[in-house]
Amino acid sequence: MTETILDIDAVSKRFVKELDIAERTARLLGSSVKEQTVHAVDEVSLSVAKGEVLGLVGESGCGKSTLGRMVAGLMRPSDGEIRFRGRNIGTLKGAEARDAALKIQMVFQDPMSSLNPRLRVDEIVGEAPRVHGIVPRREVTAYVDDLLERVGLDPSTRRRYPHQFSGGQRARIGIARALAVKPDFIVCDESVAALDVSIQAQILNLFMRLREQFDLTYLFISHDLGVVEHISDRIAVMYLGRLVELGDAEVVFSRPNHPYTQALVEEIPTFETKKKVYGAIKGEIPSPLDPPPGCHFHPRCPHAFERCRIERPLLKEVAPGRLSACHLNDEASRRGAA
Ligand SMILES: Nc1ncnc2c1ncn2[C@@H]1O[C@H](COP(=O)(O)OP(=O)(O)OP(=O)(O)O)[C@@H](O)[C@H]1O
Repeated sequence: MTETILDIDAVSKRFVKELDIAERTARLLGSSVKEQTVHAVDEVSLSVAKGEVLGLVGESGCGKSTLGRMVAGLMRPSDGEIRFRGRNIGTLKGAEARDAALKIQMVFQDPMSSLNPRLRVDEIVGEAPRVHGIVPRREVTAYVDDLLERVGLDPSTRRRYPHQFSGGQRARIGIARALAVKPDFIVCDESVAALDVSIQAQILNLFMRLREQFDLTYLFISHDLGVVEHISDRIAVMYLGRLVELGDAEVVFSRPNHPYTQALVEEIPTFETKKKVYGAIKGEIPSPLDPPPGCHFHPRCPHAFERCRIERPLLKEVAPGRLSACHLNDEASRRGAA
């Protein structure tokens, strides 16, 4: 039996869009200006098993980061709950809330902006374990050196500042900082997006090695399918705030069910045989302020029919462990049964 470590249960996040200058002026002049709401995440449910790598993909603005931030406790859901080891992280208090916050860490895209430029590496990595009493004070230096080594940095660099490192090395510092509080779960939000392809591969290998060494579970967020394809056990696909497909990575890539996933994983033929290149999907992403009714993907879907324009498709099991939110599956099973 695989143990579930994280449950995302019917989680939504809505943001009220800030008014632009014209709207603020109109309001000051007495006109009524309607507040607009962005449904950044719309009733998403999924579970993550201990030790797995769940890749979360989708085009820009589909709500990946918002979901990741809620999982890491940096933002509260508008509705629904997130349970870590069975406990709703939104209702924990005191030491329990602190422990959950430490056990779920986030590694961000841009290490330069997420690392304090005025702190030395030993301070960046050693601060949280010292403050939270994770290691005794006198052992912090040795603890930091060990972590630096584990992420592939020479401990002799401990007194340097972030700007004295390359992009790849800074990514390693960000990873060491996350590891320093002994997390069980790491949300990687576009953690390798800012790096060159060869460095990306090194950092992805490092993530996989660390998973073994520290018994970690990852939610790996990326808009780049090439990045998640090889490291993920399962893939979750989001479109305009909704989860549209979930399944084993290999199956999702080789036999995508949802027309959105099919468009997403379509490869562009290249002369370079080894490298896969994924293309952009045709048609514009609709505004999240005014998403299309029914299936959000219907205006871009080559198979859309009447029902898709009216009714939201629910995420249903289409094969064991395989979920998809597409009315075509109902049509297919209806035809199969007839
Ligand atoms: N603090 C906020 N206030 C208002 N709207 C927000 C806020 N944060 C995110 N959004 C909106 O919510 C939607 C989802 O954003 P999010 O950053 O989660 O998407 P994403 O899939 O991670 O995209 P990207 O890869 O471009 O960051 C977008 O329309 C975004 O503009």
